[in-house]
Amino acid sequence: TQSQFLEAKVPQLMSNSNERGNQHSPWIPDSTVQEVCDHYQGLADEGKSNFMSAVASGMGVRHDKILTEASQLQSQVGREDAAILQAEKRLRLSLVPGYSTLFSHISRLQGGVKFLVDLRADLLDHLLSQQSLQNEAELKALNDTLKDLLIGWFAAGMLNLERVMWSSSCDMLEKISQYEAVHPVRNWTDIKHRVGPYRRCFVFTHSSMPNEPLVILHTALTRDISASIQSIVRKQNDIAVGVKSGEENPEEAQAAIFYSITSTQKGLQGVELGNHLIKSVVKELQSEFPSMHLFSSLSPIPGFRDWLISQINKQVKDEHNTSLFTSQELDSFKSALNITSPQALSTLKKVIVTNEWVKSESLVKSLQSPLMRLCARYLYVEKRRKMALNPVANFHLRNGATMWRLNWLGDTSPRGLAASCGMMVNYRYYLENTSSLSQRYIETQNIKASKQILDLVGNGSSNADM
Ligand SMILES: CC(C)(COP(=O)(O)OP(=O)(O)O)[C@@H](O)C(=O)NCCC(N)=O
Repeated sequence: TQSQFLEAKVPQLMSNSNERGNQHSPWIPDSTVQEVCDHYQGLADEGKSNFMSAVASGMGVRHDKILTEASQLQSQVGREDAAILQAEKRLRLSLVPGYSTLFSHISRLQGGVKFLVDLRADLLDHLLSQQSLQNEAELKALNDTLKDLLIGWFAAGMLNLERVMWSSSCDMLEKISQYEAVHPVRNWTDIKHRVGPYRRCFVFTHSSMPNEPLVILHTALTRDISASIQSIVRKQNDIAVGVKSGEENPEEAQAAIFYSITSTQKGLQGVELGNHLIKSVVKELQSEFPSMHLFSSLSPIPGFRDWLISQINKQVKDEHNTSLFTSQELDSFKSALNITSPQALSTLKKVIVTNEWVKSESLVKSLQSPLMRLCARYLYVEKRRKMALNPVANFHLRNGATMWRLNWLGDTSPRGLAASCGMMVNYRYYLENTSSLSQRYIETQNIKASKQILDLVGNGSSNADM
């Protein structure tokens, strides 16, 4: 079994072996460490899960040893500093699990850090997949240790900021296209446009994973803050067409619009690479365009349409509940839908699910106000464990952005209609406020929103300054 393999290979790391003295980092030959990695990579999924459980349970901290060291420390109270510091050090060492030592050894192998990134991706899948894991607490402790090590190895200072251009390697351009998770790249023309004039594509790479874009940020340079993604990813940017290939007029680059960000390594979830990348790109653009002063995302709103449908389903049973739509709105739907029957809501649901509504001008008109109101509520009011329910909102708010403008028909592609009835939102980065807003959101879940958003939500209280 996996435990027997580990007992045989690295007994000095196993918590039940008396070989696990209190020497901090027992010496393990690289060849043995490599054997452990090769063994793991040769396993099928089931074997990998068993291996991770064996590591989590067999290489964890020794609880009895921790208690012993803790009582030892207790008995030093009142003694001189040296004795207390020594006892504290022994306690600290007893809190280091064997697998932490194993991971440090693996990280020093060629390709070792990449191995650990992939191992964590497997571990996260394992934690997500099976509900009742008998040693779930130990697996979570293993994940925490691995995540903390990765956060150290992928700290902002260890990352390389690279700009991807048409002249970059085909390999990198191909990876950028394949990893794109927000607005799919259809062909080489698409990707050429996204790295062409008035566009910036930046990635972070890391020496342990050469030529691998860890996180990708696509930015459009525009005169003011964009409300529509079609103007960015579809038709040629009219300014770009006007200039000779490759030239840009800095006067036209007053705003940086982040319209797609993708983290490519599942094993680096929680390392917040996207947040670091946005900050680095802002600095990079400010030095390239000193007059640039507008920084904002143009973000999708995944999940809004599904949420709206679920709200309608709840209401269909109770026709007179006007918490969702006012009676005037329902009347205008009926005339736009050309129906008189009371099933306005179920008919409305159908045209929303099929995206049919966007073809009817009168429906588009009658839906704009209620859908914008409900979408603002979805973004600003709906929570999951106290944080914003929408993951993209949560990401930008954690970075310290302001929920700034909801855009009607910001993305009229099938994807945009299916995700959020075509709406998009700008999360605006007021550079002087981001760190304080980030801290406030993380500590108090307070969302900084503009007057437009607050008026749509109907709070009335509005930050008139924005
Ligand atoms: C939004 C992203 C980039 C945030 O990543 P990151 O900043 O590294 O945060 P985290 O994954 O460390 O919590 C990431 O969650 C992602 O790639 N999401 C899927 C694509 C998207 N933009 O929604």
